[in-house]
Amino acid sequence: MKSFKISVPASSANIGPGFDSMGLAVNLYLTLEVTESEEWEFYSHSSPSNRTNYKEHFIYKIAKQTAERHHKQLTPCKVVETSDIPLARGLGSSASAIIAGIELANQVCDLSLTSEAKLRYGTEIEGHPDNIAPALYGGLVISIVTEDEIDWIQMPTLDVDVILYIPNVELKTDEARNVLPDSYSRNDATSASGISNIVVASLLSGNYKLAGKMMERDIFHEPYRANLIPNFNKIRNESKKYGVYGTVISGAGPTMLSFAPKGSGQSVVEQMQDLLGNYQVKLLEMDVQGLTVK
Ligand SMILES: Nc1ncnc2c1ncn2[C@@H]1O[C@H](COP(=O)(O)OP(=O)(O)O)[C@@H](O)[C@H]1O
Ligand SMILES: N[C@@H](CCOP(=O)(O)O)C(=O)O
Repeated sequence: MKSFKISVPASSANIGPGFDSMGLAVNLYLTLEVTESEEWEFYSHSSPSNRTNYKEHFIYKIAKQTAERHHKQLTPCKVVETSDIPLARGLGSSASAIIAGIELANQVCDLSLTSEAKLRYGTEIEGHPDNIAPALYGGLVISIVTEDEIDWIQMPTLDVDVILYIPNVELKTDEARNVLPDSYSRNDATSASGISNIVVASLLSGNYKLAGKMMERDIFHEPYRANLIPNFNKIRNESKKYGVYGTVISGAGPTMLSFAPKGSGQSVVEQMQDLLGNYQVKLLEMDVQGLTVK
């Protein structure tokens, strides 16, 4: 086995009304450096100086499960994990870890998985494809599972600055899904899908002002989650004063995301960081590569 390095970007799902179907890859990365070894060694970013119990590690478990699907066993290796994706903040850390685990098995066991197979395995584990697809393909991806098939489409690169407001508290995705209704009235469903359609069409046509307005009109999840998100109204209202197009919950939260006119992002970051002392306010780039193996 040769040495290799797996890199997977973070992702911000939903972009407002694209609930469970839209996600944007951003330039924060989980990496695994993998080398041959006589026995398993797993060093994790959460305890960089310590060897972790690899059998209990989420990424190892995903890799093992993937290998077993193909009736193979993982051969031992040394894995050094590093990551700048914060956990449980709405930046798709679990999806990135799942894709990393699938790719680890793919490389170690020579599974020759297609990207469609990785998307399918990842989506089965995560439950929805909106983080998995951009983590795999990069960019802004719309994806949906219907009749046991996953269809996806990558949007053209957006000409916007992307700002993230990352608080120092966690919110588990499961918890933020538990507050959502089981069903929606026909009226709400019609409005919510119409709003989502306008967001996609306006992003495609470069009408970012309209996109930002409609991103903030989500009916599927934001009204139910707003109370779980620290400073939801403050971030949305104050960022607007600095000219952003629109601000939404990133994934299930508690991070929020703004799209801003290209070139204006740094000044928005500086002003908003002053207001949000204990947050990390970041200007990020869209990642366009997705999963890479070198
Ligand atoms: N690199 C990782 N290593 C181990 N576990 C991880 C890793 N990334 C994510 N996880 C698991 O996923 C959980 C976060 O997933 P989730 O609640 O869906 O939030 P998010 O995906 O928005 O970060 C973590 O608490 C942890 O259990
Ligand atoms: N569509 C999902 C996305 C969850 O993303 P995460 O980054 O919070 O895991 C949802 O909104 O529940």
